[in-house]
Amino acid sequence: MAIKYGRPIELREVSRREGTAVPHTLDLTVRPRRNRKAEWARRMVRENVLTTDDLIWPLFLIDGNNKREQVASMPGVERLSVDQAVREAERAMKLTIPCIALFPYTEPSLRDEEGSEATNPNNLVCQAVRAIKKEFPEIGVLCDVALDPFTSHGHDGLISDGKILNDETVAVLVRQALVQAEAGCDIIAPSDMMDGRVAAIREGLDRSGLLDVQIMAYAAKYASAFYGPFRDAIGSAKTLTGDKRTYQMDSANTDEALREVELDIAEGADMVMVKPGMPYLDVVRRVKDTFAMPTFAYQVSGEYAMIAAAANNGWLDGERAMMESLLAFKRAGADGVLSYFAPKAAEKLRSQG
Ligand SMILES: NCc1[nH]cc(CCC(=O)O)c1CC(=O)O
Ligand SMILES: [Mg+2]
Repeated sequence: MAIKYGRPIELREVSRREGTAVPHTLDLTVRPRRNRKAEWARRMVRENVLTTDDLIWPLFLIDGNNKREQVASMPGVERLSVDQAVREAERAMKLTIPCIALFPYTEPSLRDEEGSEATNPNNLVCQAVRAIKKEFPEIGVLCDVALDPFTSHGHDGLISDGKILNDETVAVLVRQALVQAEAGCDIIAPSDMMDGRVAAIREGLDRSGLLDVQIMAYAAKYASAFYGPFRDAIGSAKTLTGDKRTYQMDSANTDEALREVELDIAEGADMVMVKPGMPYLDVVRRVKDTFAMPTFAYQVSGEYAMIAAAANNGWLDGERAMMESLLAFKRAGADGVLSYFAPKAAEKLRSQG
């Protein structure tokens, strides 16, 4: 008997035997609502679940001591001095969030055309990695590789005559990745979208004996308006000249995303990422189905800001919107999500038992 979506086709068009329907009821054999009639029944047929293991929590760093500074465009998100970041790492651990990601706000005086601070083994990111891994070696630490927090022009790479240089930038990114890995970073995450950077970083790590350091490639990263609040948080919003469309992807494309992901896997990526998240769930699904790799999505700053702002205005239930948005990533096939909601979502998940 031919079976399609759980019901024998032969039974489909058959209506009920004469006279079985109670008066004033529709003559329906199939009533999908039966499986939704109570919480226990909904739990029984639920296809996807979100757990704390699915969360990666991005933190913003700032120089100083005992300092926490609100990010205006991301209500509830703060820039943290290293000691405070260590406290948040502890909070992440207690919430069983497996991994945190670190992003620095670099003092303007330390920014230059070449982003030299990126390769300083004692920069803010490296200090934070050392401090966190010293106190909490059991939590995963991910570091972003790109020059934008360190360049005076806010671009992810070196510039000459208004052009972002690919190969010259890759050489600097390798050095940036190495100082981070040597500080104790567990996952190197290149977000720059230069061609060939994953292979170059893998080779650099291996040559230095850092064989176990993982690479999570921002493989399909789009030129997006949704990064606005992040650039505010790391202080590059005001200085960024032009846009990033010569290196980040065109939001009209998905075949191209598959080619980008394929290259990064071939170059040695252990995990791949799609970014932004919610507007690109179709890409997440295609990537997961095509490559069956550990696949992550970044629910970026603008996505966070939209939900947080609407919630603060009383326009939607912030907690429910948060959980629904995170579950959507699981439904699309993601193995995990980088999200500024991570601690709140983890608290919610743990309170549910
Ligand atoms: N290359 C840096 C980088 N790494 C992560 C984000 C955005 C994250 C977010 O918006 O939350 C960006 C911004 C950008 O590419 O301009
Ligand atoms: Mg690429």
